[in-house]
Amino acid sequence: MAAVLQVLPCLARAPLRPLLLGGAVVRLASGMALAEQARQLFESAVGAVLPGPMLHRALSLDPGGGQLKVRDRSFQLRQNLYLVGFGKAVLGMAAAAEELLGQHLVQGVISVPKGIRAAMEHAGKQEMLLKPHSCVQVFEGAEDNLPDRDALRAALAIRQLAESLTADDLLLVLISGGGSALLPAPIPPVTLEEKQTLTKLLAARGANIQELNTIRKALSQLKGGGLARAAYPAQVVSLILSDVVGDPVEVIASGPTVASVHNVQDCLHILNRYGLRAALPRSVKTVLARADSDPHGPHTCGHVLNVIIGSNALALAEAQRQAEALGYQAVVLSAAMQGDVESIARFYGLLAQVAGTRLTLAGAGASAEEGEQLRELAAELQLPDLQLKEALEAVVRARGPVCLLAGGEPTVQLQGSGKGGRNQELALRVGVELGRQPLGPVDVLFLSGGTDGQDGPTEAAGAWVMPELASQAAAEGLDVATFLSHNDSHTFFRCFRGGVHLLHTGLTGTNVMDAHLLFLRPR
Ligand SMILES: Nc1ncnc2c1ncn2[C@@H]1O[C@H](COP(=O)(O)OP(=O)(O)OP(=O)(O)O)[C@@H](O)[C@H]1O
Ligand SMILES: O=C(O)[C@H](O)CO
Repeated sequence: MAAVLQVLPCLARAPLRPLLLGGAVVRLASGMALAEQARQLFESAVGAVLPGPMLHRALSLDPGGGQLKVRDRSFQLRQNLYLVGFGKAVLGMAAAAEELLGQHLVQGVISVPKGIRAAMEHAGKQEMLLKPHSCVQVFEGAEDNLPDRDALRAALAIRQLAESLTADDLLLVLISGGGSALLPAPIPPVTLEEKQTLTKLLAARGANIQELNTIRKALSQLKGGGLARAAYPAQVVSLILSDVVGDPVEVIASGPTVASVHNVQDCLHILNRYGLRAALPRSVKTVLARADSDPHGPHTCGHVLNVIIGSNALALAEAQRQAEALGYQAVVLSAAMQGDVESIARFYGLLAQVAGTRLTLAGAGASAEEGEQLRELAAELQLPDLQLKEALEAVVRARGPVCLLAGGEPTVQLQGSGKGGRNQELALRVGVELGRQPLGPVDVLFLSGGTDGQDGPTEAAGAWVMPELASQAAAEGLDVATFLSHNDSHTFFRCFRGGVHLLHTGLTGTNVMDAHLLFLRPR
């Protein structure tokens, strides 16, 4: 989610209609274009990880209201329930928690992005807002996803609340992506500015989120289990919306309720790797030198229950169910798509070739060669959970429309000064790949969207493409390669066919990275 919070009207939800209208004959439901189905499946993925549905799945009150159930654990409620939260999706999560548990909540503090309340109000998303006289105090901060004074004030209020709790209390912690920047509490003598500079430098030099958050944890009072320690001896239940591939609780928002397993050596390795060790401020050196002899010792978190309540995999599973209801053979390929956007685009291009050929049983020879290239590229991308073989077997069985789903977060190495986001850039690149060779008698569509509804600093969530993209663009006088060389995918999609290929959802109030949908429909 970029800094500018803008909300566009949500797509009207048309009812999902099945493609299979009896027997083995597959045909399109009347008037429902492939693109519209793609949008609807994307929305169903997002719908599964919206705050309301997630909180309802994770929490329940017993009929008497005296016990809170979280998974298979029960907690006694007796005016002892407190709430804290930090992250881009936490306003809606807190609103859903208040709706469910309102009469039991004693006090709360949350740290959310600047402008989010106004944006949600403007969009008429009442369900994402706390009640007028809520006992949950809201701090807005971390402009541009960087820790700032406002976020620091929020972090201190959260720490104060946690430290005031007793063994009779229960602290509900709501966590989502962006939580690291919204919960800065540097260990003195490290200053907020020093932490901000170091974080920016690491990110700019290509540190991944695991590396970045290892450093953040080492320099923070609340990350890496610090919040759990502040709340001890209260019981702590953390409800976590994952924006990191693989859902590692110790990485998401820098794991404030998860004991950190990293030591100073890990930090020094990372700082060395990015050429930052020599130029470290004295304060950072002091804190790192002290860390291994921390009198508190490693944090233990036996009083904490950490629960992932929303993830990319959950969102994809819902879209898969909906695709099946529409008559598609649907397979989730991976919820861990990571790597350079160009390689991932080539992967989807090849996948469409191979799957298209198998689906229409045309040109088995060509398919073998491309199949080999596809496997090689998949191996290069090192996607841990990739279900490529299963997907291709399903395609052969399908003899009808196929939907391949994936999610994750590709990387864009910015070279130009254009306007775009990783989803629009991926879609544009896939459009080019799809047009490289004729795909046979099959309609193909690819959609990529950010589940938060905002792709980079643009007002779109993503875009969808078909194999005709490059030739149609050329006919309109648009040279795709030029737009790509400037990372100007958003400008391209705004011009191309009057902007109809852009995916607009408005801010969704959730964030489980991106969703990629590839549709193949034999003609
Ligand atoms: N012109 C551009 N073209 C392509 N990608 C871009 C462009 N400008 C920014 N990006 C990418 O957009 C991303 C930042 O956007 P965004 O805020 O949506 O992502 P994020 O920081 O990962 O947050 P979130 O997890 O909320 O999506 C970065 O990955 C950046 O590389
Ligand atoms: O806040 C953070 O650390 C990132 O969004 C990953 O969760």
